Amino acid sequence: MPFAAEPDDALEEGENQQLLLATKGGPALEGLVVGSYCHDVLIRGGRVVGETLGGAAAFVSNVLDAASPREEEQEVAPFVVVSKVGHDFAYASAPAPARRPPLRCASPTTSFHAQFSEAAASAHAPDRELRRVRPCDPIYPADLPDRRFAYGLAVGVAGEVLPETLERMIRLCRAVLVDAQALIRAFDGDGAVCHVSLEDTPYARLLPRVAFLKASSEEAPYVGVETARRRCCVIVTEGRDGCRLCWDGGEARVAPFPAVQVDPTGAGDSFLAGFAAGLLWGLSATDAALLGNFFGAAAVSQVGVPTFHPKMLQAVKEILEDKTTKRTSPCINGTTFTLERSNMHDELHTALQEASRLMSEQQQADPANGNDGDICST
Ligand SMILES: Nc1ncnc2c1ncn2[C@@H]1O[C@H](COP(=O)(O)OP(=O)(O)O)[C@@H](O)[C@H]1O
Ligand SMILES: O=P([O-])([O-])O[C@@H]1[C@@H](O)[C@H](O)[C@@H](O)[C@H](O)[C@@H]1O
Repeated sequence: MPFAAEPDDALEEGENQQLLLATKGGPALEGLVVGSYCHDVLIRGGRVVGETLGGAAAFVSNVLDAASPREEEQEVAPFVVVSKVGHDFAYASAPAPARRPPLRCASPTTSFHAQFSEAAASAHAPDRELRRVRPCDPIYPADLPDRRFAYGLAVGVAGEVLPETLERMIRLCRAVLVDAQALIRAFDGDGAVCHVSLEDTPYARLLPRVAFLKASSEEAPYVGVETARRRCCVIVTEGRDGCRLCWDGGEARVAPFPAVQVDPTGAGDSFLAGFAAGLLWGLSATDAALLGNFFGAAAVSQVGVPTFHPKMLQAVKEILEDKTTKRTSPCINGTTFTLERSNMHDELHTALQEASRLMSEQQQADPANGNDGDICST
């Protein structure tokens, strides 16, 4: 069972039964995603080349809906999104916000300008410069539903997940996964995204109560991986090179999936959601990171929030149904997870590679999803 009650927040026996995580055939359990939808404007060579729905919550919802285990009769995956937008929000009818509508507030929707470089990006170098041109209101603890959740994802993009909001999530959720971009982003006078050291933020003291912290290789130096891995499991994503997991006493590298990158936006978000879905299926963290890499690769293959072909999703579901088994787990931060790769890790990678081939075929058959919209190359 991957998730168990936190020792400082123990539940009554009956409640514990209800909160046991669904692996195969178990009761579906609810997740809590906290972070705002936003407007993304993609710019290349001084020209606007795309305007899309953004915000980690949009990419995360898309992948959780596609890949979480759920009962046949459930139309959507069991999770709620707490997000804030203004009355100018342009994507209320897009699938993610339509399914899980954001809270409305008086300030405008968060908006980012992503400036893509003319030079080809290397695997680890930043391929875009982000500027927050408008911030929406923060998400306060009182905005969160007052009930227990099996898991939580803290996925702010513009500083909207306040330290007290993350603390409330930790109290409500049996395991919390955090994207470092929610914690260490700062914005200069012009709105340009820069980073502060995690250790210097009020979030640092919460790390021992977080299960997984995901950072991109650009963010990793600000997270301080060697310190953070003693408090929780840290996952560093490395673009087309895949990712590595570091925990107290071990580490693992997880191979990527091939992709033709047309827009890097949302790769990290989609990774984190794929990883969370993998844990929900009962995979070890290192095996779940394969599902993270799979959905990260899927995200870069399309502009904006990607559409997944039903055949590809069916193939992924069959693979997961075939490969997942319940196993006993070691304890991390009072929440139990298996971290190491299992002996079917390579088989799972090979099987998912087959599914990723289906994804490339889909793109070739539907050029609207493919290189026609490429904003990465001239
Ligand atoms: N060009 C690519 N080819 C294949 N997979 C990719 C590519 N870019 C990103 N990914 C996948 O998405 C994950 C997150 O991407 P990364 O660029 O590291 O994060 P971020 O979007 O936060 O900068 C990577 O770990 C990898 O699995
Ligand atoms: O690309 P990624 O790092 O996974 O996540 C992105 C954020 O960094 C960005 O601020 C936001 O505007 C995008 O919509 C997306 O959420």
